[in-house]
Amino acid sequence: MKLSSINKQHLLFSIVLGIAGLLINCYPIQFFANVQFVLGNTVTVIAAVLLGPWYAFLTAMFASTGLMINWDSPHVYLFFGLEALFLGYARRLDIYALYADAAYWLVIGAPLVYLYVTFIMEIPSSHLGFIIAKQGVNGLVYTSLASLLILAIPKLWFFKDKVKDRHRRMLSAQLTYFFTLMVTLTMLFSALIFNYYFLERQQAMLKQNINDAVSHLATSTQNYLRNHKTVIDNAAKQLTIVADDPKQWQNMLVNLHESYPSFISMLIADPRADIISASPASRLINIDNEENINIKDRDYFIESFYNHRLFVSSVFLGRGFGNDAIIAMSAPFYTDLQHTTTAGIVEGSLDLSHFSHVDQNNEYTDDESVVMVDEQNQIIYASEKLGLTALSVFNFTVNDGVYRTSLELLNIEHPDSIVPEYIYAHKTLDNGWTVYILKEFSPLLKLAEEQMFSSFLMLLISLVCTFYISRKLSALLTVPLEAVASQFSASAVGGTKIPSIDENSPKEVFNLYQRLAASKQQLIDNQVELEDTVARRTEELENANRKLKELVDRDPLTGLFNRRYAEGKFNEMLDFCMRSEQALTVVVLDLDLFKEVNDNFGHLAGDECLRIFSQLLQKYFKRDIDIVARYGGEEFLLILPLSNALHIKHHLNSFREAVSEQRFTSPEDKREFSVTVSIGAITANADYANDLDKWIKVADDNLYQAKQDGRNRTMIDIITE
Ligand SMILES: Nc1nc2c(ncn2[C@@H]2O[C@H](COP(=O)(O)OP(=O)(O)OP(=O)(O)O)[C@@H](O)[C@H]2O)c(=O)[nH]1
Repeated sequence: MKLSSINKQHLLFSIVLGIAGLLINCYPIQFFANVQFVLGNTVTVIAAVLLGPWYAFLTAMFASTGLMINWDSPHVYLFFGLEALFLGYARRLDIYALYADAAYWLVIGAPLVYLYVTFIMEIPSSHLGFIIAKQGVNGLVYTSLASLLILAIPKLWFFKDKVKDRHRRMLSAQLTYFFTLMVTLTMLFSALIFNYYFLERQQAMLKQNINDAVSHLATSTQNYLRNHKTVIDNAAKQLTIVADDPKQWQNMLVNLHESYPSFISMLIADPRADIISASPASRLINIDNEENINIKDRDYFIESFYNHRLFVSSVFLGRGFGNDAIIAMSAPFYTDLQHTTTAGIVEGSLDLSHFSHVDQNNEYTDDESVVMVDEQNQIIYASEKLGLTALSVFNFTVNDGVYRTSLELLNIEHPDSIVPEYIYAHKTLDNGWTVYILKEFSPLLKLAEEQMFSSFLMLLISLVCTFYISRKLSALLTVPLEAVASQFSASAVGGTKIPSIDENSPKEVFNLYQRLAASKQQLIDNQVELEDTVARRTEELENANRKLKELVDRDPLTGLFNRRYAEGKFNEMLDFCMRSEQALTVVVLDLDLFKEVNDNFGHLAGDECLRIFSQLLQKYFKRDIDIVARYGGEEFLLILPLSNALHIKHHLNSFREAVSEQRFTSPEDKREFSVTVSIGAITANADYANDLDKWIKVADDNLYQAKQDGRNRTMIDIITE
C-alpha cells in the first residue's frame, strides 16, 4: 500500500476496531480444556471486508496484542496477521469472508499450527488434532459473527461502498451466503454449547467416579489394616491365655497365618527378643538349628514389648521375604490376664502387594491407576503401568495451567508440560497414608476432539444442504424475476403482445409482472398513437415544404419558374450539354407594346394575358429539361438544352405565330385583344461561354434588334464554332 493512498478515515477506523479487539481479546471466553473463544478477532474480519488487507493487518496487530497479553505467545501476531491479509485480499477477489477463512485455516492456518505446536510448543501429537480443530472453530465463529454484523449494521456500509467492488453479486449467491452464515453460526454455537454441557457432564461423572473410587480404596485400605491389626491384637490375647505353654504357640501361629494369608510372615518373640515361633517356618532360616534370630533392634519389638501397645510400623522392604513393601504389626502378650508381666510379642508382616489385587480387580484399570503413599510420601504401592518404584518418593506437579476444568490434574512424567497427564483424586487415611486414583487425561481430550470433529462433519453436511436449499429458494425469486426482466428487455419491446409468466411465481413477482405488463401495454398504445401522429405530421410538413419550395422557385402569377431558379439551373444544363456535346439555346422573349395592353384593357387584362402567354410557352416548350421562366415584367427566359440548331428558329417562329393568333379577353369588360412577341435567341455549343450573362447578352441584343426591326419577329444567332 502506497503511503499516499492511505485514507485517514480508514486508518482511524481500523485503529478503533483494533483497540476494541484488543480489549475483547483480553477477556477470552473460556470453554473446555484450553479452548477459548477469541471473539476480539471479529474486528479483524470486519476490517478485512470493509477496508481491505493492510488496514485489516493493522487491526489484527492490535487485536492480537490482547491475546499476547493473555497467552504470552507471539505466534498470535503471525497467525492472525496472515489471516487478516488473506481475508483482505480474498475480499478484493470478491470471495466471501467465511469461505475465505475456512480456506485459510485449511491451507495456511492448520500447517502453521502443526509446525508451531510440534517444534515450538512441543506438545504431544495426540493433542494436535484438538488444537487445530480449536483454531478452525474459532475462525469460523468470529468470521460468521463479523459477516453477520456487517449485514446487520447498515452504517458500516459507508466503508463497504468504498471498497473496490468488481462486480455485483447474484441474488442467489447473496442469499446462499446469508443462509450459510446463519447456519454456520447457529450450528457452531449449538454444537459448541451441546459439547460444552456434554463435556461438563462427562467431567462431573468422571469426578464422581474417581472420588468414589478413591473413597472406596481408602475405606478398603483402612479396613484391611484395621482387620489385620485386630488379628494381631486377638492373637496377643490368645497367646496371653496360653502364655505358660509355649509349645502351643507355633501351632496357633501357623493356624492363624493360614486364616490370614495377607501376612507374608508371622512370628512370636520372647522377652529376650528371640524368635520362638514363626510362620511359614521354612522361611525362618536356622530356626530348627536352635539358632534363634533376635529382633530386639526392631521397632515393632521395642514399641510393643516396652511400650505395651499395638504397633503398626512404617513401610519398609522385607528382609528375607523378597523385596515387597511390607509393614509390621505387633502386639505384646502377657504371662497373666492382668498383664503384669510381658511374655513376648506377636508380629505379622503385612504384604502391601495386596493392593495390586485391589487395583487389578478395578473395572476401570485400563485407564485408571492407583498410587498409595505413606506419611513420608513414599510410594507404598503404584500401579505397574506408572513405572514408579516402591518406597521412592512420589513426585508429581499439579497442573493448574491453561486447561480450564473442574477436575484436578497432575503430571508425573513431564512435570513442566502444559499438557496434563492425569486427572486425579486423593484421600488421606487415618494413619497418615494417602491414596491416589489417577485417570489418563487424553481420553477426555480425545472425546472433546471427536465431539469437535463430529460437529464439523455435521456443519459440513448442513452447509451442503443449506447451499442446495438456498439455491432452490433463491431460484423461486430470481428465475421469475429474470423471466420478467427478459420479457421486458429491449429485445422484447418489438412485440405488441406480452407473454405470460409462470403462475407459480411468488405473488410479489407476479404483481410486479402485472404492473409492468400494464405499463408496457400503455407504452405500446402510446407508441402506436405517436407513430400515427408523427406520420401525419411528417406528411403535412412535406406538403408544406413542397409548397414552400414551389413558392420560392416559381412566379406566383404565371406559375413559371422565376429568374433565380433559371439562373441557378443554368450551369447544370450547361454541364449536361457539355457531356453530350450538344447545342444549348438561350431565348429572351418580350411582349410587344404591353404597356398599351395595360393602358387600354387594364392590369387584370395584362395579368390574364401574361398567364395565357405562359401556358402557351409551356405548351411549346414542354420537354422536362426545358426551363421556362418569367424573367421579369413581360420578359421571359427559355433555357433549352439539346437544341437542334436547324429546327430551333422554326420552332420559335411557330410559337411567335401561335401567340399572335391567340385571342385574349379582358376579364372586366370582356373585350378581346391580341398581342405579339419579339424573340431574341442564341444557339451555340455548350463550351461557348460558362457565364449565363454572355448568353443573355447575345439573346438580348437580338431581341433589341427584333424590336428595332418592327417587333413580332425572331432574331437568333446560331454559333457553330
Ligand atoms: N398587367 C401587368 N403589366 C405588367 C406586368 N409587368 C410589367 N407590366 C407592364 O408592361 C409594360 C412594359 O412596357 P414597356 O417596357 O414600355 O414596353 P412595351 O410597352 O411592351 O413596348 P416594347 O417593349 O417596346 O414593345 C409596362 O407598362 C408595365 O407596367 C404585370 O405583371 N402585369
